[in-house]
Amino acid sequence: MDSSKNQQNNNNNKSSKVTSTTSLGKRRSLNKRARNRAKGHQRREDPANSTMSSPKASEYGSQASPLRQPATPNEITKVTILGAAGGIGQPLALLLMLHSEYVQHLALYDLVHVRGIAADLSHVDRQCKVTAHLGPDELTEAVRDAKVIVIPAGLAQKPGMSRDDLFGSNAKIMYNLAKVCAQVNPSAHLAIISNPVNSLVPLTCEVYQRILGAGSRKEKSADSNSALSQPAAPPASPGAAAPAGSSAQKSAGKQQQQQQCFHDCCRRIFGVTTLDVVRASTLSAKSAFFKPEPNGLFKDPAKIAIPVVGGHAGKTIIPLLSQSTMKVDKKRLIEEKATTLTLIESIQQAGIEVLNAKKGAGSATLAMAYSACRFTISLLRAQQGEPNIIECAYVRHQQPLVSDLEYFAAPLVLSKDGYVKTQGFSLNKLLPYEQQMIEEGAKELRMSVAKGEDFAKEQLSSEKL
Ligand SMILES: NC(=O)C1=CN([C@@H]2O[C@H](COP(=O)(O)OP(=O)(O)OC[C@H]3O[C@@H](n4cnc5c(N)ncnc54)[C@H](O)[C@@H]3O)[C@@H](O)[C@H]2O)C=CC1
Ligand SMILES: O=C([O-])CC(=O)C(=O)O
Repeated sequence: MDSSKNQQNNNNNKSSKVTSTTSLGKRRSLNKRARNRAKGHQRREDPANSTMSSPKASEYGSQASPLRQPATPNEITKVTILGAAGGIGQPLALLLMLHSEYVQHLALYDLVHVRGIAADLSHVDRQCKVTAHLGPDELTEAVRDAKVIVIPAGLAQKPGMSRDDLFGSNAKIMYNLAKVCAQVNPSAHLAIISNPVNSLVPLTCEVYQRILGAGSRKEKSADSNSALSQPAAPPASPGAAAPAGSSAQKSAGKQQQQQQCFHDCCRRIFGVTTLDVVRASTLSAKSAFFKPEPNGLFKDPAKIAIPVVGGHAGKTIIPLLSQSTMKVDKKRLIEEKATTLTLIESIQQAGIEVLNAKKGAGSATLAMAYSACRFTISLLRAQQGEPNIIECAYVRHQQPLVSDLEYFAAPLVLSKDGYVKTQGFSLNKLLPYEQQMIEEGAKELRMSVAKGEDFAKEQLSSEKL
């Protein structure tokens, strides 16, 4: 391992529990940039390479940008956005395109407008192919071979609505999308943005379980492109190996194998809660808990990583201020309870604040697109084998972290096969009021989970799947 990689790993180990996107492209490609710079330098000194008519690369503003990196020569990484024409989908597509060192094919799927958006985006000077996929007939092609599928499809809140009020319309949308994703490309990582996240992730896991759990039945009729005939991933645990012996042993082994297969699918299904993490950093940086800089500006939020656990709605959004990477005086968090609670509430209510300020013209889209881009790039970096990539997300856990709750947002270590484990979350390390918030949030989460699972089970049964 070269020294800059070592340095990078050291930094990762020491620093934030949650990654920061500002340094994404920069860190990964320091060496490549140095090499490119060296090549550029050689070229300038070589008179054979200088022509009067063609301007130097550095004369173009965008080419001088440190974000601009060439695509990797051997492989194309495809990312698909389902709901790409919406308030989140459009800026997200643009941000992902700016990360063409990670994304070389952007597939945009929606029921409307998507061809025009793709045409527009395809003129951005990045080495990234953009394809448009309009309507259900083009959904299979959109999701096929994608490494990450990001889903902001569905209705957004209007003032006065709760996220749960969106369930009626968005559950059906998510169900139909999840079925196709599970059938066509179950090994892709799924990043679910659509609300209510707390119910739509369990709904999706249920769909995956049924469709992939019934793999042997379905395989026969599946087309050759269906990943049902190409299992998502080899079983990750030794327990998944088929045991020899009696028929009881065999059936127990099969059950264990199915459970492992289910977990392996769910490890790739993420409810995106990055916006809560981003808001927690930013609103805390502006709060009384951190002194402003000498120039009067608030602290750099990128240096304050605060895990946000639970879920993505009201009281289930639980920022753990005591676990901030930038030291907070824990005594102050307890003694100045009113300031602490005001800060926590402002993080929980940040979505409503935006909703009301937009006066019916939509909910959070720009900060969400930024957050989804950060999360997607983290997934891709982990898929490429980069270690120590940690993000908070709402996922299903094989062993519940909190009482009997299988679904819970927590900081996760990401890998090429989905998340591997939680990182640094331990109930008994938390302040008493944080533990109490988790208990209260858990009650709401239980209901949201049941709602999503029940919906999926009913639909799947009615379709005899
Ligand atoms: N997880 C989070 O932190 C956040 C989640 N959200 C949620 O994200 C979702 C999207 O928000 P916006 O982009 O602002 O909404 P939007 O209404 O602007 O866009 C939604 C897009 O989804 C498309 N769509 C609807 N049905 C579809 C289907 N069956 N297949 C494909 N596309 C379909 C629409 O045509 C539209 O282009 C909402 O549910 C919102 O509540 C919003 C902000 C934060
Ligand atoms: O409230 C909404 O619909 C959007 C949302 O989830 C957020 O801004 O956190």
